[in-house]
Amino acid sequence: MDFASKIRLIKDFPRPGINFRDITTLLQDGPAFGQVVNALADLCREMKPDIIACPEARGFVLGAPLAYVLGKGLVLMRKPGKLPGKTIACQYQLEYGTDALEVHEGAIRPGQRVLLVDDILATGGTMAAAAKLIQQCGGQVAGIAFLLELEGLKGIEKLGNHQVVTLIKCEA
Ligand SMILES: O=P(O)(O)OC[C@H]1O[C@H](OP(=O)(O)OP(=O)(O)O)[C@H](O)[C@@H]1O
Ligand SMILES: Nc1ncnc2[nH]cnc12
Repeated sequence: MDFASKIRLIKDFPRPGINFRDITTLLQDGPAFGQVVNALADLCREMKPDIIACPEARGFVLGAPLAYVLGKGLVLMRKPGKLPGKTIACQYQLEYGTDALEVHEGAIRPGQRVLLVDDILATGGTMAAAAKLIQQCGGQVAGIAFLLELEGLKGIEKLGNHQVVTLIKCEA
């Protein structure tokens, strides 16, 4: 299936000059959504993760079904102030602003192999922060999975030596 054609391009959102890749059009297509999750699971199985972690909000949409298919638990990496327990946080830059991610203390056990999942790799700020946060928690990044990489933004360069798998690649 041509997954790329299912993702809508909206120019100048949320700011002039940004080519926004809207995954809602893919998610609305049941067979495409299912095939994307299964294809990511096939790419990630050999990473042998103990647990899946994903950043709010679009990361949850792929992280949850991927964790289900792989039979693993899920750790939510949330935007500030959303998690009720004691948290550990990491700040980062976005293509269009700054933000932070938090996880519950104790959500990742020392030495656990963590598979990180998100919808889009743009500048890499979100995922670099997520990987750092997992390591701060004592976890080991088993690998990183994306639905889409915007290659022109060179986000991959922020992800160091981590193993990265991506289903679709396109220019920024
Ligand atoms: O590689 P980067 O430049 O960091 O950009 C990628 C991130 O941007 C988007 O999330 P966003 O922060 O817009 O939040 P959302 O998931 O709540 O829409 C996307 O879901 C990724 O998490
Ligand atoms: N160009 C883009 N389209 C969709 N989500 C994004 N997150 C960061 N950059 C993005």
